[in-house]
Order: sequence, then structure tokens, then C-alpha cells
Amino acid sequence: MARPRSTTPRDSTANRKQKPDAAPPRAGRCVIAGRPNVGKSTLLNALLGTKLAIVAPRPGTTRTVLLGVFDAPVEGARTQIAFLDTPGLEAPKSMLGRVLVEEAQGALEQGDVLLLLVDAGDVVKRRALAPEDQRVLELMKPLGKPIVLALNKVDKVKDKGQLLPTLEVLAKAHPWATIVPCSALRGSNLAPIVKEIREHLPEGLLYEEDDVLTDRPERFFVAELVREALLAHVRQEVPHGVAVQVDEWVDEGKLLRIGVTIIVTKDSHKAIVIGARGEMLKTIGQEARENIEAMLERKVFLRTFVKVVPGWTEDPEKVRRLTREGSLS
Ligand SMILES: Nc1nc2c(ncn2[C@@H]2O[C@H](COP(=O)(O)OP(=O)(O)OP(=O)(O)O)[C@@H](O)[C@H]2O)c(=O)[nH]1
Repeated sequence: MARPRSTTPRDSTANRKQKPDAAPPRAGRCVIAGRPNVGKSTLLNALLGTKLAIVAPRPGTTRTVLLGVFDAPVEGARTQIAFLDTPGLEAPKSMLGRVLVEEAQGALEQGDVLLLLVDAGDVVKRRALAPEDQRVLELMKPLGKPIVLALNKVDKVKDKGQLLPTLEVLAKAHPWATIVPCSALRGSNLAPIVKEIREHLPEGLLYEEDDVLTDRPERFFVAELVREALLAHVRQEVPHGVAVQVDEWVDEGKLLRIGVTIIVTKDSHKAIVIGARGEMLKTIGQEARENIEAMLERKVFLRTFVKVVPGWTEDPEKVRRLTREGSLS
């Protein structure tokens, strides 16, 4: 998918043509990894200046490795960074969890640089990495790649005086490329991250074109926007077993007709997603449609079905189909 020009602030300001005296272009891959809910997808979106990944205030939102291409000058020199946003790394509780961990671990090997994202408030409180963060670091270490440690959600740290001593302790834990406190939500202090990543990338370009944003088709993002709307409204344990499949895509010129099936694991979950008199499904569909229309910049008719597929989160074949191909068929 190409970069949506109207929604990318960087597009309006960045001049991708280098100045004659600028350093040569550099390009490579950076994998964003960390335990669930630390803000990896929010950081990807902030770095790209556009919303690519869905975000939710609950662990386990990201279901697949997502490519997002940063292509802009860093200190005047063109820099292409293929960021890979990964599912949160944690001890898996289901087959779905195992596949997500496999995906994230596999992605680590693809990075020229690894970015370990942790929760600033949590490490400040402990004056150390949490055991869950440490486990991610242990997966990264044997790969021998430069690791940037980013302490996210620094906006939530009340006692900012505790930050410096924490950074000093963390600096001794590993020979990091750098340690950066930042806020992905506010977009603050992200420039030092990009600058450091650039230092470790080889000269050259990954993509000749200057508007590559991702390698996923529009249908993938449509399914994700439906899942995001659902995550925003449905509580309890339902979201863990939800997948969205796009099964109708008819371009009628003025209107794009899309049909999606929301897959859940139990009848009781189906009832929650539909809600009393269908109110919940209506809310989800309406919110998803508005976001899809904004993304595609066209009028959309969205039809939503809900289907029970018992035990799909424990069936390796179904998990792979739904998380990687986005469809059971
Ligand atoms: N206060 C604050 N909240 C943030 C920040 N970055 C992310 N969040 C919030 O943290 C929650 C989780 O964000 P995500 O980006 O979905 O986290 P993730 O690490 O991709 O989550 P998983 O997909 O579960 O691994 C959301 O509610 C975000 O709004 C930040 O810098 N400050």
C-alpha cells in the first residue's frame, strides 16, 4: 500500500530530495519488540506520522508482524527504515499466543537494529527492567545486533527526578546502542531514536520508489479497523478469541461494498458482540465504517456478520490462516 498522502504530516513537510552536501542515503530494518501493551504499535504510528497499526488499551492487540516504512531525511540525509511492529512477547497462554510469539521471535532475526520498548513508569519503579522485559532482551542478545532501549509512556512518570538514576542503572545492564525515554502517544523524543537507528544502517536504499508505506493490502487494514472498533467497545474475555475475515469486496464505482465476518469462539461471545437488539454490532460497524472511509478516502457500505468457530484459537491451522492470511477459506 502506498503512503496515504493526505494523512501523513511528514509528507507535507519533508523534502525527500537530498541536499547536495548531505550524507548518502541509508536504509535497513528495525524490529520493534517488547512485552504486550508497552506501546509498540503506537510508536510505529508515531514514527511514520500516520496511523497504520491498530491500538487498544489491552495486551495482545497486534496479531501479526506489520511493516511500516519510514522514508524521510534525518539531519538532511535520506533515511529509509523498514520498521517491523511485532506481537507482544510473553509466555503464551494458547496456540494463538504461541503462533504470535513465534512470529515476533522470527522477526527479530530480520532486523539490522532491534528496538526494545519498555514501560518507563514500570522500570522507574523497579530501577531495573521487569523480568518480562529481560526475557525479551535475552532473546535479542544472541543475535548480536545493536539494541536501542526506548522507555515509553514517559508522560505518565510523575517523579521525573527518578528518570536519570534509572537510566544510569539500565545503562549497566547491557551495552545498548542508546537509551531514550520517549512518549509514543505524544510523539515526544522520537528523533533521537531515528537518528540512532540510522547510524547502524548500511548505505543505500531498500525501495527505489519514495512512497512505499507497507506491504499489506487494503483488505488487511479493513479487517484490522473492524477488530479495533470491536476492541474499543467489547470488554470481558471476548477480544482474545476474535478474528475478522473480509469476504466481500465489490467496487461499484461510487461505493465500495465490503462484507466482513467477525469470528468468535463461543455462542455467548456472539451474543455479546451482537448486543441487545443488535446495538453493539451496529456501534462497531458504524465506527469501523467511518475509519475505513477515512483510510480509503471513499464511500463504503460495510456489512458485518458474526460467526462462531469453536476452538479456533487452539487449532494451529486455523490460527495461521486467520492471523497470516486473514481468512479461513
Ligand atoms: N500514556 C501513554 N500511553 C501510551 C503511550 N504509548 C502507548 N500508549 C497506550 O498504551 C496502550 C497500548 O498501546 P499499543 O500501541 O497497542 O501497545 P502494543 O505494545 O502494540 O500492544 P500489543 O499489541 O498488545 O503488544 C494504548 O492504550 C496506547 O494508547 C505513551 O507514550 N503514553
